[in-house]
Amino acid sequence: MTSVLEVRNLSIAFGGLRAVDDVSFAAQRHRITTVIGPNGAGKSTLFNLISGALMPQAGQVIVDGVDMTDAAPERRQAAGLSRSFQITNLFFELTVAENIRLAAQILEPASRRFLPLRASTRARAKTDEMLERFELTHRRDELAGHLSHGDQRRLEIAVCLASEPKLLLLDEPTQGMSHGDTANTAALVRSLTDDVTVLLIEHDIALVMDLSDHVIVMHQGRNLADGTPQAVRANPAVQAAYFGQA
Ligand SMILES: Nc1ncnc2c1ncn2[C@@H]1O[C@H](COP(=O)(O)OP(=O)(O)OP(=O)(O)O)[C@@H](O)[C@H]1O
Repeated sequence: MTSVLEVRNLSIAFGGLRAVDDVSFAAQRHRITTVIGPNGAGKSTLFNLISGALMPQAGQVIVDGVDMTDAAPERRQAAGLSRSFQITNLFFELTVAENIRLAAQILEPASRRFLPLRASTRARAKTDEMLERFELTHRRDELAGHLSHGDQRRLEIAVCLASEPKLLLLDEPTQGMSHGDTANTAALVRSLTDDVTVLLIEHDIALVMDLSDHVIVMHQGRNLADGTPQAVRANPAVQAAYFGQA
């Protein structure tokens, strides 16, 4: 099994607070790796370090074998990394299809990227594929801002996938969703591993246990435990630090 992401001894402190403290792990290709931990454990900061929104004070971020530690977010994207945010990150005043097509435009050869829409054949085909796969075809001409919360979160994942990334970082994709929407999103995330490697932050423990191949437990900036859902759940240190509070 090969890893698409390798994080080695990653650290960042804000003042005296070690938000991410010597964290190492690998995300295996076509698997779902989930980062869990109490509020303030350092999960979002870890995602910021991986996506390039923050630069680490120590350690390395390797994407598909290439050291991306010093790379800007755009270079990481070009290397196949895509990220969704805890707070919905769509163009609300554009339609559902337009949101996807903007992301898919990167699939066009550079010489065609700024040609009129009708010439963007790959981007248009990818948009139709994503709309169908995410069951949004009937909403394609609606403004993204008019969708339900659940549909917006789904559209956000479709936007992330439209650029055909290797590694998808999803920050709480089910946050604020109804029970039904959560179950649908879980099924969707599971289906994504045919195409991509998924790194997830998720608070819903039942979902984490059901969905993940590999779980990383963060606590006070450190990697407290790392393993299969079953192994992590049985770990006494994890039970004391995390499940005891759940
Ligand atoms: N830019 C920043 N400046 C100062 N402190 C920060 C900054 N970003 C995060 N922190 C602090 O770092 C710690 C880790 O925060 P982080 O948001 O990564 O935790 P988290 O595990 O994602 O929490 P949550 O589950 O609540 O989203 C927290 O104590 C937070 O207050």
